[in-house]
Amino acid sequence: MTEEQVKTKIEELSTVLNQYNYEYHVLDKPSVPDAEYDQKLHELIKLEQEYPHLRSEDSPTQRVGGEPLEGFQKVEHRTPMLSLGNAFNEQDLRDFDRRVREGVGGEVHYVCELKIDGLAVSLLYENGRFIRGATRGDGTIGEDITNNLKTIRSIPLRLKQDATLEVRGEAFMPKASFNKLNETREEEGVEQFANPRNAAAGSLRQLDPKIAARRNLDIFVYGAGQYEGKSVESHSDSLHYMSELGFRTNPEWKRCDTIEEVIEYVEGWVERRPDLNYEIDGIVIKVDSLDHQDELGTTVKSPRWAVAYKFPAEEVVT
Ligand SMILES: NC(=O)c1cnc(N)c2cc(Br)sc12
Repeated sequence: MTEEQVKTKIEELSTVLNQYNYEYHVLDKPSVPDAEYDQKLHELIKLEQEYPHLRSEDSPTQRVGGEPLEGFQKVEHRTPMLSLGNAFNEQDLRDFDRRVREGVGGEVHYVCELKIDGLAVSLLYENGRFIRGATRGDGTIGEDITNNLKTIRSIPLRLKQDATLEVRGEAFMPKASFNKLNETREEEGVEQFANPRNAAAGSLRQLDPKIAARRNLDIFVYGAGQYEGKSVESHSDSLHYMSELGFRTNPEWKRCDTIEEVIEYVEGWVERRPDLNYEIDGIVIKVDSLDHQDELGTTVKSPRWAVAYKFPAEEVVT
């Protein structure tokens, strides 16, 4: 093959492998047997070994790349990662709703989402390629954990469109992975993690990506800090758009026309919480219209257009 033909073959294999990865890890619906994925990945690894100058940073072969780091670089988020004000009961939710309707001078619609109990991260893409991932840190300055985030299979290395945007999400460890990890740690006489959030945070703060790669982490993407060239009117539109780009968004979100519907959604999930295979610590309620969000703005640390309803801490069954 000429070098041009090799380049084309590498592009074709990368595109197919990214699609297989998306079907398996984002849609949970693989269209080919694992052996087909492994065969194509092996073919790509061989080609990149033979033509190392044709291997790209975001190749599917680079999921678990990089040597252990000495430490994490600091990175500044393009837009601050805000924290959320809390609501603890129905009256708090009704107070939030009243403040919001007074603020916009009329009726509003909400979007309710499960509040994933993990580690908030920010993912930066340029022209559809995953460039950098960082922890929330203090909301303005986080730590560069790109190599560890690349090991999370549901994080696309290439988007389905050449979009330039920064998205936010919650990296987490599924309950089953957490239980299995702690069993192994107990057998090895190593201190166990207290909960899946600590396990996820501890895994993403490993300096060696090979350790993070073994921890079976996952992510739900829930917000876009900045996207260029796409007109999005509402938070629900942005969830659809992020899903179109190839991100894993949480399927349980719901658009609610009134605070009554929000309260009903919250009460429903208090019951259904144990059925999930990941931990949540509440429900996030956001005003859906982005114009309304802009009108309401933010306080120093949190948006006026969103609130986190916090579940009471689960009794620890010993
Ligand atoms: N869906 C969401 O907006 C969401 C889900 N899970 C979380 N832990 C958080 C945290 C912030 Br801040 S927003 C958010």
